[in-house]
Amino acid sequence: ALELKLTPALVLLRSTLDQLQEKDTAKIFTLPVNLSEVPDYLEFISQPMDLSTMRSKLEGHAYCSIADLEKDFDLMISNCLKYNSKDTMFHKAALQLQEVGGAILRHAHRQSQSIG
Ligand SMILES: CCOC(=O)c1ccc2c(c1)NC(=O)[C@@H](C)N2
Repeated sequence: ALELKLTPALVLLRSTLDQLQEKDTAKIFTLPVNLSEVPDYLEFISQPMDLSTMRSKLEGHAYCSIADLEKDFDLMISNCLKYNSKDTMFHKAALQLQEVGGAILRHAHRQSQSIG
């Protein structure tokens, strides 16, 4: 039935997001960038993204596929690479998460193809 088919997809999306969150060991992607701490952030970044926002979107059924989740993950990473210069911890952490996150997403995408 449809509800049975939907559930594994949500389970896979949640476990993928959990795996991505686990790799954010510095916890710099956990919450939206604090605009009072970083007042010029929106002058450079038009669409902020973070893991808590992705979690809310996931539970709100905003993601229909791993590809949808990957789009927001890529946005979150590219925002960080754009705003923070190369010599910062933030920029370096984003490059690292981009690499390990890419492998997590590739594996999740393969799994989703076996759900059908
Ligand atoms: C309490 C001060 O926090 C920050 O300045 C800060 C905290 C977290 C951040 C960030 C800045 N910048 C970023 O690009 C994303 C990835 N994370």
